[in-house]
Amino acid sequence: MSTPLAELHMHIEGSLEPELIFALAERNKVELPYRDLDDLRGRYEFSDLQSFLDLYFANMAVLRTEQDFADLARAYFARAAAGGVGHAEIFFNPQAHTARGVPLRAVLDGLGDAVRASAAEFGLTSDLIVAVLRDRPAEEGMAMLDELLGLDVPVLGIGLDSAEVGNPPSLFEDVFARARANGLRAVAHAGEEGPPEYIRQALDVLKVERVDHGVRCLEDAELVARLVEEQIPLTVCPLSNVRLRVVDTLADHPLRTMLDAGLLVTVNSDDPAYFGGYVDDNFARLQAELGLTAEERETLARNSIRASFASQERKAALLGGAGR
Ligand SMILES: Nc1ncnc2[nH]cnc12
Ligand SMILES: [Zn+2]
Repeated sequence: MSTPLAELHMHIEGSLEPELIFALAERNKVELPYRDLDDLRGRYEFSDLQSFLDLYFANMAVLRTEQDFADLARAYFARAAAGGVGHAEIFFNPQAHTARGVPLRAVLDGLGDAVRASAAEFGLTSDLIVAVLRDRPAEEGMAMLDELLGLDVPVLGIGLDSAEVGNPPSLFEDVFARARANGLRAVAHAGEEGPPEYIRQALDVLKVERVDHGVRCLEDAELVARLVEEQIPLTVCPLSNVRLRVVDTLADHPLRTMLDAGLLVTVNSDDPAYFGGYVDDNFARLQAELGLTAEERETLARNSIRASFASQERKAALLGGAGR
């Protein structure tokens, strides 16, 4: 049996499938601007990160109650477990919900329910990473963090996402310092569309332990050497990179170059409902289009467990193939 995967870079709102969008719209009496499922599916054609984010945020309008968030996360965990995921560290975007009047408590209680249920039902362990919207003011992110810390709910880490270019990590120095002082593990999206300098800032200013995406590090040999030396995990998302035009095709993806350079690379789905598949779909396509070998898949699986924030006991269980 192959080693289970740890999925370290996925946005739970990005697992909102078209069918669930319609079901939740009906349940919550939200009027959708789409004629039907095909009309919605026809819009999953992106020219860059922003064109995706526009649809991603618009579709969140159907997420209103604790139950909605529990249903959303449960569906992801069921699908991920079926695809070989044994552990997941998932992002959620509070600001995108509280701005629409959804209480932060409802988001966290719904996600928390699903986290507990999936451990019991699927043996899939998981943790939550609160993601700060980098295209919103840092003060708003700080206020959200304060509210979250006041709720005393189990959140593992802090991340930084949304439109990258023009919104450098350095803007969020104070938010990340406060989060780290309160015990949160730090990660940030950097080097997806943004330059290598943003990866340096994520490391030096935000003091992140992992970099989400990071593919543009390859433009800077000194940075690559540092990432290799420090064994900083990079949570790469191949299908996302193709769909958001970071790379032209999967055959052109630099994943193998990164592995061969000695970078600590992992493979993840990012927003599986939008980018053509879950993490096992990413591996299947990499095998078909990049010639990814079984040995490389095994390296990537072991990397994902090593790069996770799971306990040493949990890591040992996953590496031992026990899964539970
Ligand atoms: N790939 C991505 N990059 C930045 N922000 C995101 N939010 C959801 N997916 C994202
Ligand atoms: Zn992402």
